[in-house]
Amino acid sequence: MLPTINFTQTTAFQKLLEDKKRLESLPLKSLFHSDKNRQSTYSLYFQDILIDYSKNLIDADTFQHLIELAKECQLESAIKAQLSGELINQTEGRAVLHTALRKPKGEPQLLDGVNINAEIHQVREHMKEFTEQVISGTWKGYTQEAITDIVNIGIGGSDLGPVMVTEALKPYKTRLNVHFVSNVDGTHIAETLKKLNPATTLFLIASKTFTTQETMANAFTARAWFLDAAQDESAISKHFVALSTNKSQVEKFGIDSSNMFAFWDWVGGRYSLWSAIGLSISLSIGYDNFEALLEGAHDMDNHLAYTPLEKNAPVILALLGIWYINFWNAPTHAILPYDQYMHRFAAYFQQGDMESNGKSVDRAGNHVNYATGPVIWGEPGTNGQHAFYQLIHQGTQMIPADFIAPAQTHNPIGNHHTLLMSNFFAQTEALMNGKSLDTVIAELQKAGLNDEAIQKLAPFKVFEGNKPTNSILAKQINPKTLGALIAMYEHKIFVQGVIWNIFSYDQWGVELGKQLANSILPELENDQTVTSHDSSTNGLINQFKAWR
Ligand SMILES: O=P(O)(O)OC[C@H]1O[C@@H](O)[C@@H](O)[C@@H](O)[C@@H]1O
Repeated sequence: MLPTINFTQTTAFQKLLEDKKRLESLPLKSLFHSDKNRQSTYSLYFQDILIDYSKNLIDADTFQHLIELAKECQLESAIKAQLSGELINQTEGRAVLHTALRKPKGEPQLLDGVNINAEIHQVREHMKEFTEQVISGTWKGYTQEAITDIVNIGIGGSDLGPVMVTEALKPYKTRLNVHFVSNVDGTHIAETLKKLNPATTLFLIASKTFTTQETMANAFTARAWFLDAAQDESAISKHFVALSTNKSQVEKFGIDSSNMFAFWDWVGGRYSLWSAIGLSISLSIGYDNFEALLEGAHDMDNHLAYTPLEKNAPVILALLGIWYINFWNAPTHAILPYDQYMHRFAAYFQQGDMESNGKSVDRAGNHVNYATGPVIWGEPGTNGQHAFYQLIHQGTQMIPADFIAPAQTHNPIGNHHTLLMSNFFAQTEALMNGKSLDTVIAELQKAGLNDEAIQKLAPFKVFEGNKPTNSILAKQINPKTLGALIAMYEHKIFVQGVIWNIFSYDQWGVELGKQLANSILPELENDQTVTSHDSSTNGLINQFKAWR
């Protein structure tokens, strides 16, 4: 079981309140002036990834108190509880073992006293064989042609992870083209199918529950589109496979259980890219690269489990997040990859973080009196710089941000990567240092403006600075480093949930909308005027019916 401690009642919390007062009036850049070794003190290497957290509003005392906070909240025992397969997802009565999926063959993982490693590796073996057959062309469609295109139909955790990873690892692409359909909006599947030939297309129906409305609607549409061409139900077995925990629903849909890649209820949807849900990844980059992704994540799992908290990357990132959210009132957190391939990374962790820690009831069932998970957002640099960085630099909200970049590009064209990286380094420096009024005035004088003009313009050109950032510099984004990075963020989310005393692995908040949509659906299927809701909902429904 996870400890249930209110972190605002800890001794460390009180110390951190004092730290906040001290640091408020201490410019971040002055901390660099007074300590020439600041970067080496506040950074760490994880394999070929440098995590530099020195541009944060912390000093030695604050860092120490954040670690004390984690200890007072019994983080170490919580980490053990999760990794050892305790039923820490209490509201669903489940263990949380996505880490077990990343363990090598033979490394035991107990769940209820049973070693589940062999079962996990059986599915991985199945994924490997299947991937190899499809890529080599020995897996043939109903016209005996090889498969050219894969369509993953899934939503939420059964979509976002595979989309993000296949995009991030595009340099490793096999000959297969992988497409993703998630939205129930018919446009998504219509536009995807337009480009495809049923004879050479393979559908992966990815759904943990195999009951999700959007996924099932898209799956039936895909099935009808396929049968329209094939005219033979027996051809389905060569063109449809299921990635799911729900065998009976898979069979009901008409997919043979030999074409089913199983996973288990102890894999949360948003943590499932490591399971059979990752089949689209394996097909897209090859099984060996998929395995390297898992290996990278497994190394990060070991780092979480065996590294002292003071040197533990996900723990440190989590505590820094708590520092800004709970002591500096930062409501959001930006993830800014300077790598075009990682353009869905922030979107992926929107689900990862916000579905996990978007909670307002603690583990004892009481309403919390402190902020929990932040709004996660971001876009790749340098696009973001020309869009929303204005607000990060000069707006009124504090927006802590993670800058992520590879030292080596997969596309060494001219000086593009140097240009990109100059922006990566410049932004965090500018956010920290800002630009003082004196500097602005001096610049304007140099530009030849008169005193009156300088006085008028100067305030708008001042940058307060003191904006905290983490810089995560990887030697290269490859399957292994990406696996490690994803696992690092996953664990960060878990650590924050432990400190906030909330359940990070359920998602009851997505249910109400689903229920209501199900009750509204029949009302949309006839032409009668609707009166069963409030006047706004009735009015909107009735206008929709009149216009459709
Ligand atoms: O994989 P399935 O079961 O289709 O669920 C897809 C998604 O559904 C949502 O409502 C959430 O519960 C997500 O966590 C989940 O990833």
